Formats: sequence, structure tokens, C-alpha cells
Amino acid sequence: MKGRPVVLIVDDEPDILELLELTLAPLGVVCQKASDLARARQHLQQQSFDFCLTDMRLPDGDGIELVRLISQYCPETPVAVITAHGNVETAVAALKAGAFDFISKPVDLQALRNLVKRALKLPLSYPKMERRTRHRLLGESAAMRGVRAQIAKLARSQAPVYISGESGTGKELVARLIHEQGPRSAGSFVPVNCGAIPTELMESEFFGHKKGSFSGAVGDQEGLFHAADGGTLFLDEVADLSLPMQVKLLRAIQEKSVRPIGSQKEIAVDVRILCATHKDLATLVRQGNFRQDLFYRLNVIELAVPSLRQRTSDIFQLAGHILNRLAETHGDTPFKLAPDALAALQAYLFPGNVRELENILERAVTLCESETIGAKDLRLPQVELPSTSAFLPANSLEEHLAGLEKQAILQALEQTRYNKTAAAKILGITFRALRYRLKKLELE
Ligand SMILES: Nc1ncnc2c1ncn2[C@@H]1O[C@H](COP(=O)(O)OP(=O)(O)OP(=O)(O)O)[C@@H](O)[C@H]1O
Repeated sequence: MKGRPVVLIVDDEPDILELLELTLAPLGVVCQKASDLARARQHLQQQSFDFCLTDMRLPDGDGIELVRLISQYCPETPVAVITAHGNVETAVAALKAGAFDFISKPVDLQALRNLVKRALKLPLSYPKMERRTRHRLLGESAAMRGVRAQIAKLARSQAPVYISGESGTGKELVARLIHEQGPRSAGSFVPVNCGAIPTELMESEFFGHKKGSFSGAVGDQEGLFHAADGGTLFLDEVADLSLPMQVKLLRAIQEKSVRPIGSQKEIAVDVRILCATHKDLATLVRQGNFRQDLFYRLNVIELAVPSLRQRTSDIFQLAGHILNRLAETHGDTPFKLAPDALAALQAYLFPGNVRELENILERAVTLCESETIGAKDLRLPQVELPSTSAFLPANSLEEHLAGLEKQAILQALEQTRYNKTAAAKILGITFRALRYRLKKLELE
């Protein structure tokens, strides 16, 4: 049986170390204390920890160095940082470096206990988590395996994630898996389609309202933030939020509290934010249609879900899965795909991605007269590539390609926690070539 969880706390002030130890004592943990980076390193070399909490400012370095060290050498130990009040940049930098979460000063002791409880709940090792998601988010292409590995990593963090990708690629499924594999899985996963809520109802939907606060408010109503308390709020089509609503959302995320319409009181909420859109948020920010500060808070980590035409090797497995599911709902034996049908699917561009594959097969199953679906039963339309910014350069081709290159490099670096040798391997280039590109793209 596993003994009491062991926690490493790092702060240069003895009084604070004492206070942190007392605060965590009711959780039944054993605390080891270190007053600087060097001592923290020594502890980490001597034993493994279930959790680490560090102040940002240490006499011989900063907390982010410790976050990097732990991410690289003990990736299964969640580490949280204590940041100065209102220092968003540091908090975001720590999350990007792989911190589990952050808490700002003055430290709310109950919030700290909740944070640690959540970290100690982290269930499984990466490989186990990857295996679990494999049967839900299908695909054995390198791209899809990469997405699952990222999900396993991100599930172990509380950082906001921006899930990008074309329509129907599986962004909501990815968000759901990040929630389910993480320590908030006992809480609710609340998906919101930001484009589907009428502007005038938006604030009330998000933050709730008190009875009589506007005509139509016949009773008190809790908002979506409240519904996701202790869980995850998934903002789908986040690019569709109006600019005034973006301001309110940013405030709620920053303050970790909401005020229902007509109420005088702020209510603390503990919500992890995931968001997605098939639009290019960075371009919208450049055009002034999406607030830079909100983008910065939402896009702490980007997870790009590849389009289906970028991973045609997955089509066979996906089609089989969809046909089995259709057979189950109809109580029939599954339809089969004739070789010419598979070839046609593999050559098709799928502007609507996996969702479109589902629709095509559902239609084929309804219309097909034998149990084998041929190419002509698929009725594939003639399509052109979707005109998303991923295909139509908004600027010169040169700049556009540099942007794509940058995205791929950043993704590989994030995936490897900034280990350049490993990132170069993923990208199929030499370490030297990666260094050259980092310099050229001004990423160093
Ligand atoms: N890799 C996958 N394995 C199994 N099913 C998948 C996969 N990817 C997507 N799907 C299925 O495809 C459908 C569309 O997925 P989802 O709604 O998550 O896409 P989305 O990117 O959020 O779409 P939109 O941009 O339109 O909101 C869902 O039924 C989902 O279960």
C-alpha cells in the first residue's frame, strides 16, 4: 500500500515554509522543505515527490527553472508556483513551462489546499492515459498519436488550452478527453457553443442572474461558470464571442469569480477553461476582432488537431468504427467498404473532416442495397479545399510558410517540454537544423 504523499515546498522565508507546511498538514501529506533551488535539486535527486510547490523568487534562481527541471527529469510530479499578485506573465510562463497550476499572493489557504488535493488526485502515468484515450480518439497516424500524447500531458495540468483545427476534426472530443483524464473528472464538463447564444443573453448564460434583474428573469438562475465549478468549461467557437463579452470573460478568468446579473456579490468559481474554434484566432487578433489579452490567457498552450486529409491512413479505422456503430444502433450486421470505396475516401478532401465521414457513411448505409458499400454509394461531392486561413495565405506566401513552420516547431517543442534534441527528432531534422530555424524564425 502507498504511504502518505510526499510534498516538496520551496521558499526562502522560513516563516512561509512553516505556514505552508501547517496549511497542508490536514491533507495528511509529509512535507520536505527547501530554501533555495540548489537544496530543492538535492531533494529531487534523493527521492521522488507526489507534488512540489515553489515560490517564484528564490535566492539562487527562479521557480520556472525548477518547473523546467521537474518537467524534464520527473515529469510525473506535478509542480505549482506561487506568483506575485496580478503577475499574469509569470503565471502564463510557468504554465507554458509545464507547471500544473499557479496560485497568486496573498495565498488563499483553502484554495491552496484544493489545488494540492487536485494534484494528488492525478491518476495515471502518461502511457496508461494514452492507452485509455486510444479507443475513443481513434487513429494510428503519427499525427493522431501525437495528439493523444499531448492530451495525456495536458490532462495533468490546469493550464488553459486552445484547441485549433478545422470543423469536424474532433476538437470537442479532445476537450472532453482532457477533462476526463485529469483530476477534475469528478466535476462537470460543460460545453458551450459561443456562436449559438444570442448576444443579449450571453452575460446571463455565462454568469447567471437574480430574479427580477431584467424582464424575463422570473427566478434566480445559475450560469455556466457555476455549472462548471470544480470541472471544465469548454468554450466552443470562442471566436464568435462579442468584444464586450470578451472583456467580461477575461475578467472572470482573471479574478476566478463571477457576479450574476442583479447581484451585489462575487461568487468564487474554480473552473478550468478549454476553448476551440475552426477560425484562426491569431489572425482575428491581428484584425482587431479578438482581444489580444483574452487570446493570451486562453492560448497558454495550443493543441492543433490535424485535418482528416492530413492523416488519410486513419480513414480505414474510422470508417470501420462508424460502420460498427451504425450497425449497433440499427441492430444489423455492419456494412463493409468495397476497395474502390476506400480508395475514393482516401482521395477525398473532407472539408468537414470526421463529422463529414460520419454523414457520408450514414447516408451510404441508408441508400446502399447490398451489404458492401461501393464508391458510387458514397456520392462524394466535388469539393475544393476549405478557404480557411490555413490554406489561403493572409499575407505573402513566404510569411505564410514561415508561420506554418513556426507552428510545427513550437508544437514539437511543447510536446517535448522544450527538449530540442527530442523536438528535432519529431520534426525529422537535425539538431543543428532546428537551431538554425529557431534563430531564423526568432524563436530563441
Ligand atoms: N479521432 C476520432 N475518433 C473517433 N471519433 C472522432 C474522432 N474525431 C472526431 N470524431 C467524431 O467526429 C464528430 C465530430 O467531432 P467534434 O464535434 O469533436 O469535432 P469539432 O472539431 O469540435 O467540430 P466543430 O468544429 O464543428 O465544433 C464527433 O461525432 C466525434 O465523436
